[in-house]
Amino acid sequence: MEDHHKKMQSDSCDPDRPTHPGTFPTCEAGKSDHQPAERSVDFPVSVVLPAGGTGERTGLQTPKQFCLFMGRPLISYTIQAFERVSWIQSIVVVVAREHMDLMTDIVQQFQHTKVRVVPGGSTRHRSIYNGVLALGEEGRPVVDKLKVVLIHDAVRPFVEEDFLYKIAMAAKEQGAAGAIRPLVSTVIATTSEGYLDHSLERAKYRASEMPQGFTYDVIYQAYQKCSESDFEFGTECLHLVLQYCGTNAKLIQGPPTLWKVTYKRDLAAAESIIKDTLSRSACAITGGSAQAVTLAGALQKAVGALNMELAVIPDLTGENGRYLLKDWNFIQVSVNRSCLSEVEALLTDLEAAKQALLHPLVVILVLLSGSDELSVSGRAVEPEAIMDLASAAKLRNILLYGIQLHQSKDTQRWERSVSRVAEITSALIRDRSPALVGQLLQA
Ligand SMILES: Nc1ccn([C@@H]2O[C@H](COP(=O)(O)OP(=O)(O)OP(=O)(O)O)[C@@H](O)[C@H]2O)c(=O)n1
Ligand SMILES: O=C(CO)[C@H](O)[C@H](O)COP(=O)(O)O
Repeated sequence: MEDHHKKMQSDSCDPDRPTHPGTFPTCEAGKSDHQPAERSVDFPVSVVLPAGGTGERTGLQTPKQFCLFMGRPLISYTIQAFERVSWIQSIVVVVAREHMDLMTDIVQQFQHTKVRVVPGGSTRHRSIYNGVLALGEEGRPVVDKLKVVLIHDAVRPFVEEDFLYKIAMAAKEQGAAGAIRPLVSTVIATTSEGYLDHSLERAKYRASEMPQGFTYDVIYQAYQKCSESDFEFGTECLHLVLQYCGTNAKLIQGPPTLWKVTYKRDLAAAESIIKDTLSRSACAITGGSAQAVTLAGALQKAVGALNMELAVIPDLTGENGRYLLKDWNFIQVSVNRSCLSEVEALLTDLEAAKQALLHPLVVILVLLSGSDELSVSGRAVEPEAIMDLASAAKLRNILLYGIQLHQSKDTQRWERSVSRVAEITSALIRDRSPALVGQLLQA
């Protein structure tokens, strides 16, 4: 759960980190438009997400798939990673019977559209099998309709379209495919007395990860034929299709971010990655004033050095409306004028775009003042006015912060101020601290 997490520092330019659950970064400021290449898949692809476990190893009461990250359960991030892939048709989420209502509420609240929820079983294999059976019930002949099934643990939210594509294509061709990673530690066998029996040559072995893909028939047959012992103790779908269908899975090395949230520390790491990925890009709205454009340009450079992409636009009309539909953060740059009405308009636009339903959005008002006093249509801006606006926005899951800086003719002083604005901006966007909402910080 949120309050169980400790914040972790993270490298913001690690090529193995996703830009968002579902996509991967370019690490070049200004180029991460989060648009995976268009893929063409000419066969139906469905997904089973087993989410019926209890998460015992986290030591928490709440199963890890339902733990909240910025107000949104982990399972919703995983679903989104699949739902945003245009060539994936349907997703079956398998949960314990007692969590069916909770899961249905999550689907509704976070507006998932491709999802069906079905009850799970007492082991992971039983849950997956229920999901596979549910796909088979979807109507028309199975072989035509459900050519490839992707199976992915609900607690591995950082999967990208590129990799799903590779697995789906290989599954179609080979009947089965799965993600692998190099082993981190050497695997050893122990004697019953707790001594070393033998050790495996690490270079020859790989860790089996998720996602895995199968043609429907292959995974269905494997589950039809496997034993009670497989259902009870088995941990590997690829093994079942080899043993019961003679299908040798194609193995594809995946990125390290495919790792499975298993322990409590993994929840903190997942939260850190999610925050990191939501903090990569911001959009500065200038209103077109020359001073605001100059400041936004200087900010663009300064935040670029902090690995954040900053798009500078005059307003959100026309084509620019697309910024409202993605995971952008917003900076309203205002110069000595009716800045609060500009922010109010921005908040209204954001509310209409409904992005704040998914996670808290950040809006930062950057006030450039030429004199000692800020003014709105000639009157000083009251910090209380920003606080009131921020309190109302917070109820709509929008976090509004203010930063004030003074115009200076002294170049060095000016550059120092701009770079402080960049640092504060980056920290506010990264941390999304509720405690600082409505504050007018000085740069
Ligand atoms: N009866 C089960 C057991 C597990 N899973 C799912 O299988 C995935 C991977 O399993 P694991 O990490 O072992 O999850 P848990 O069983 O919940 O964890 P633990 O073993 O710590 O209890 C998870 O998404 C989990 O919800 C499932 O659908 N049904
Ligand atoms: O990697 C996997 C399959 O290859 C599974 O995620 C893994 O087997 C799940 O197992 P467990 O429930 O023991 O964590």
